[in-house]
Amino acid sequence: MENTLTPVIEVKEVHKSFKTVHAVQGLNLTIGKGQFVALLGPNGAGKTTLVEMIEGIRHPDKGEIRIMGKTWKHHEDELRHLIGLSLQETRFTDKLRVYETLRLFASFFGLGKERVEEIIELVALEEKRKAYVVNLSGGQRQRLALGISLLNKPKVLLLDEPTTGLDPNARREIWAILRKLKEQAETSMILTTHYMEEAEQLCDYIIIVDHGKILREGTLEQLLNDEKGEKVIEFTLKDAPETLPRTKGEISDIQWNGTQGSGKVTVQNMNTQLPEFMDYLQQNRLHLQDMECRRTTLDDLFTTLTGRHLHE
Ligand SMILES: Nc1ncnc2c1ncn2[C@@H]1O[C@H](COP(=O)(O)OP(=O)(O)OP(=O)(O)O)[C@@H](O)[C@H]1O
Repeated sequence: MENTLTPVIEVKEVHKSFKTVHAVQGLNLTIGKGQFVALLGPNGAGKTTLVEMIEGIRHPDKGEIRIMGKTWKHHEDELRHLIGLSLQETRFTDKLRVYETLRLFASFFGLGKERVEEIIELVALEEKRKAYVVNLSGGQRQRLALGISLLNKPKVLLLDEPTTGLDPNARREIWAILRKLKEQAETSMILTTHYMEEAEQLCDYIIIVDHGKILREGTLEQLLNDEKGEKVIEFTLKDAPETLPRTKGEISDIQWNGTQGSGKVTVQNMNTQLPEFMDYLQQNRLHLQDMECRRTTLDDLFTTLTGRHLHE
């Protein structure tokens, strides 16, 4: 990743294998101060393994990881203070109240009540400050987890699927907190996610990984511009057949789902290819039920690159 900012996280030629699985295969990335980076990839792509190596839980078989120039081998204590972690399934003591939980964690860092109050406000838990943790909703628990990870103003925040399992509202509340953090531009973040929208909404830089390798990376704009102005035609057919007849000419690749009766065609030139597509339908006596033309999205790019959908 090209970067003119002072590097905060540097991953150089990192490999990690588990028995027969080469989970991370020579990965390189550099993240600057205040940058928010999304790691997008299907199940088993190697995202968690990479994040766990950056957070010092696992060690690379080969390669090097530096955080603000420091390595886990030589500077473990310092790095623990630079990093904030908010894991997918954070467990708290259910018998403590929200503010008690935060004060407990704050005491580990030698922080006082003032910082706890700032965090309660940041993660919008003012109304729940006296609630027992056991009575919080999934979204509130996740906000509390995020609050704990932000207590010591970490320079690096590592979030492994922070909104998985949350409803859309709870997810947006987490996004709002992360946007506030981004405005402060003090923390660099790596976030793994299965939600394309989460990457689009929060991150300056997106890295698509699969089979332990980077397939594509860039800003959202760069990734989509790389597609050279391609457009997508999505359509459904009346009396949909299981398979479609072969195409000729400029319409070369229709992705057809016979079970759902829906298809997708990627076109470079709408002016010539759309009429050709309509001819193809007519010649084969196929009747449209619905049709939509749109710009390619990150979702289309992801499917083209990995051959899979994010949730597979
Ligand atoms: N402790 C382990 N022992 C053996 N294999 C492992 C271990 N941890 C991960 N793997 C394998 O390494 C590969 C990468 O897994 P990883 O959990 O990093 O992927 P991921 O992209 O985070 O997936 P998900 O989105 O499902 O969390 C997978 O094939 C996984 O089965």
